[in-house]
Amino acid sequence: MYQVKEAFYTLQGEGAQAGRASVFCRFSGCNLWSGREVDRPTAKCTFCDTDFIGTNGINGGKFATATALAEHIAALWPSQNDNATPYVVFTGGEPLLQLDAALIATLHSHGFEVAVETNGTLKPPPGIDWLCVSPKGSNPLAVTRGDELKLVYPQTDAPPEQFSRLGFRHFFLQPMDLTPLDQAKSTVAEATAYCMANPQWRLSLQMHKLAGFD
Ligand SMILES: C[S@@+](CC[C@H](N)C(=O)[O-])C[C@H]1O[C@@H](n2cnc3c(N)ncnc32)[C@H](O)[C@@H]1O
Ligand SMILES: Nc1nc2[nH]cc(C(=O)O)c2c(=O)[nH]1
Ligand code: SF4
Ligand SMILES: [Mg+2]
Repeated sequence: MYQVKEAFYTLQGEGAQAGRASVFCRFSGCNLWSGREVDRPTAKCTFCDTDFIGTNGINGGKFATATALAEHIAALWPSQNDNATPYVVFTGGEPLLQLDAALIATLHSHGFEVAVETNGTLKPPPGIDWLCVSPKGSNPLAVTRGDELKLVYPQTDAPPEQFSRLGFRHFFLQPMDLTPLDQAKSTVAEATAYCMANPQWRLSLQMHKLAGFD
């Protein structure tokens, strides 16, 4: 049984695939936070910008089989009138609590490329085409290689230097959006300064928030 908070068609807003048409499938639940505001201060991840509780979002629900969820996702891709490869991004919450090899294989059989946004604390199933790891504080990484490492910045207990030698093809700093924390501070300026001083790192702005497309 897969529990999905919401699923929608949009553009990837972050990282090296920013601007690419994508079906987002947001799984319910996370291993680093309950998702309840009362638990935020004591959570293992305290700055989350996402509601991932329950299955009540747009196109959310419970899916008994990989086939049922894959068909639900495939129906959100626009009817094929160009040469683009269909693309699904599994996120959450923490998608590696639920994503398995069977669901990935079924999406491949529907012609999809499969991307994942993970906090990196859980081992991924085989078959993922694009793996984005976003470390959270001092929570130990179970994944030290992949396509992109996208670090929310700044985090006092997760400085970029700690990750710069890992086996990723792309390294991004994403300014921490402080809206969920009711704070105002220019994390964009801080991330920009770090990328200029350390050119291995590129800036990832959350395009969907700037452009307002989800
Ligand atoms: C909501 S998380 C879900 C996937 C997974 N649990 C993770 O943390 O990577 C999706 C992406 O949003 C990023 N993110 C979460 N809260 C953020 C914030 N306040 N500012 C900027 N990025 C944030 C995460 O680091 C991750 O790259
Ligand atoms: N457009 C858009 N791009 C995204 N990239 C990563 C997101 C996420 O929440 O995982 C996200 C999201 O929520 N929306
Ligand atoms: S690990 Fe990801 S989903 Fe979980 S609380 Fe942190 S940012 Fe949110
Ligand atoms: Mg998001």
